[in-house]
Amino acid sequence: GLPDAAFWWKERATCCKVRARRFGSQRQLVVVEPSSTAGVAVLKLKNLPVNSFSLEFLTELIINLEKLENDKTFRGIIITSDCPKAFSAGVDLREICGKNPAHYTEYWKVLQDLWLRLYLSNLVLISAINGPCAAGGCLIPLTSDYRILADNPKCLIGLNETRLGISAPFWFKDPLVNIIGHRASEHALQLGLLFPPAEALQVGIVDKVVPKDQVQSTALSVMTQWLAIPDHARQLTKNMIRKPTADLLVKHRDTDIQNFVSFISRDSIQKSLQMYLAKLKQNKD
Ligand SMILES: CCCCC/C=C/C(=O)SCCNC(=O)CCNC(=O)[C@H](O)C(C)(C)COP(=O)(O)OP(=O)(O)OC[C@H]1O[C@@H](n2cnc3c(N)ncnc32)[C@H](O)[C@@H]1OP(=O)(O)O
Repeated sequence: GLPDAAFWWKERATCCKVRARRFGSQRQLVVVEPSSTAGVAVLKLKNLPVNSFSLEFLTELIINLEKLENDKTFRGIIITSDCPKAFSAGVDLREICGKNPAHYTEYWKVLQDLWLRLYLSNLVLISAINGPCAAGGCLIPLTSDYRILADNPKCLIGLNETRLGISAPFWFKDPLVNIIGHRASEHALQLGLLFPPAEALQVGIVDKVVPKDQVQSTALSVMTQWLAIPDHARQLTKNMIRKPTADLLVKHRDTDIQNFVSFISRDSIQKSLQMYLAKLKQNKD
């Protein structure tokens, strides 16, 4: 059967704390502030320049989410970026290029942890997407309850993995299918589409598009609507809807790690990721 959720979280939390001690960074990569609305925290992603998912950043993010989840004064979180260039550039390519299988294993496990922490959160999660959001970066919006995107042509959003010569894992694909449907996902995933705001709204990958300076205030007013519902009823409903999707990862996470490590270790895959990273460095503004 599936591992008992409480036991599992306790074990993973200990791992995160050990890892956090290992990094011992002075930089604060995640900033949590109370909002003007009671019970609502604003969590700001601050891994400059583009909030790419380094192992250290993921660890800090999970620890902060866990603290909020366990703090009964909070009922909702608005997740946004404190980096002017991006909401998130997704997986930090330096974590999955030129490292060893043990590193890839650890990295993937932590990324899965983040997904589970977000997808099964009892809190209301609203993504206030105030910058570009690519591939793994969409993990946060796609596991949120509501997504608001800034109306700016630079704010592209989507799972563009195929453009890097890789494939999004099933647990990125499943929430996308749940949100935008099967046909639109087939199209978006195979072509690695990054949607500009109007198209993102039309396909349904975001729920609202507003001017950039209104993203935060809109997130707060949407949050107020969600918090008008009694927590227990909303949580039971959220769990009922999401559990089948979450169970697939809980059940298959070891196989998923093995598949990832063998795929990412291939020379051809390493080459295409290195080329993509080099191209990113050339195409600077
Ligand atoms: C089975 C395998 C499954 C694996 C699943 C993987 C999922 C992923 O998430 S793969 C990553 C996909 N991400 C992207 O395609 C986004 C790449 N980044 C961008 O498109 C842009 O950086 C931007 C739109 C987010 C911001 O553009 P701009 O303002 O022009 O800033 P720069 O491009 O100059 O970026 C600044 C700096 O950051 C480095 N960088 C950007 N993204 C990443 C990244 N994902 N990993 C590592 N480093 C990244 C970029 O190279 C620049 O570095 P410097 O040249 O050293 O300043």
